[in-house]
Amino acid sequence: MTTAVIELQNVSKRFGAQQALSDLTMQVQRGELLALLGPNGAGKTTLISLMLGLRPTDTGTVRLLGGDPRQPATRAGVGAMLQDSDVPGLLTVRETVDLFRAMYPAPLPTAQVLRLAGLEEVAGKRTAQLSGGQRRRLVFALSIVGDPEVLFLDEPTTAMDPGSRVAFWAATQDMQRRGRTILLTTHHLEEAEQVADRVVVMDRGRVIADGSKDELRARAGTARVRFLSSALPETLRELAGPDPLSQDDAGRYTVRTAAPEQLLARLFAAGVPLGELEVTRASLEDAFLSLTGTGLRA
Ligand SMILES: Nc1ncnc2c1ncn2[C@@H]1O[C@H](COP(=O)(O)OP(=O)(O)OP(=O)(O)O)[C@@H](O)[C@H]1O
Repeated sequence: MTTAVIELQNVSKRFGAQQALSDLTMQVQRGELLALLGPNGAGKTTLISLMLGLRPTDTGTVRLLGGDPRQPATRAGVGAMLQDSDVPGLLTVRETVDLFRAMYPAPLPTAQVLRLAGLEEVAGKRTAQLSGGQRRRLVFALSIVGDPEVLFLDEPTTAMDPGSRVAFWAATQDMQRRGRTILLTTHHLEEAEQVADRVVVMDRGRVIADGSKDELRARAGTARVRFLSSALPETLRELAGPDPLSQDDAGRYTVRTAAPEQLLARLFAAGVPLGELEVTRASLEDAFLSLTGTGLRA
């Protein structure tokens, strides 16, 4: 049986004239790793702040671990790595971790936290001397130190180099394997694609898609066929049938299609000259673009 660890019922939030969230209802089940995606201003950070009880809702209810997110008893089971989280500079990494451990009833061992966050080599350094990426890893360490039931990660890998990202996602998946629930936002769709079980796409304060990665990809067509061709655009359009055909500035054609084999068979049968042929599975980015009509990094 699944259990909801986060439940939102008809939640709305407005900042002045700006409707940040509109009548949002959703649940997150225990053990899920859910990626929350959406263009800038979609309402992701506002949603997380309501889930954490950092702001009140205007209307609607939020329940976290079955309770009120503002209650201390609920907060003990929650870890969060927010966009603007930072640490004081005077203590060493290890001292900072130990300080935070003291606040939780059943913290993870210091050595495990340092290892999971990839901070063993800098454990003796003052935090003011850390690089931007190392500081982000320390913020992650502090978010998991209490061994939380639910972990919120708001754009966690910002400022991390590629090696740190890989290690970071391995640590996150380690948490999930131990039954923890993780909700993350990221602007790196390929990361969401690698780690998330479920993807929720938001736009203008609403949920516009919610499902597994495969379900979302299916909404973008299942494949992208790219090629160069000297054939007339009209001929290509006819052969593509109902599937959308576009051409980029370099003259390369792209067809998004659920049936790439049939498309290629038609192109070959028609004797159309093809160059630099490439067939790729639709990505989460394709799904995102077709859902929101905008790029995440726009
Ligand atoms: N404290 C605030 N005061 C006024 N408006 C706000 C405040 N916080 C958020 N907003 C507005 O609410 C909307 C949602 O913002 P939010 O930060 O939740 O989006 P987001 O999806 O997290 O965006 P990003 O990807 O840029 O982090 C935006 O229009 C934003 O301008």
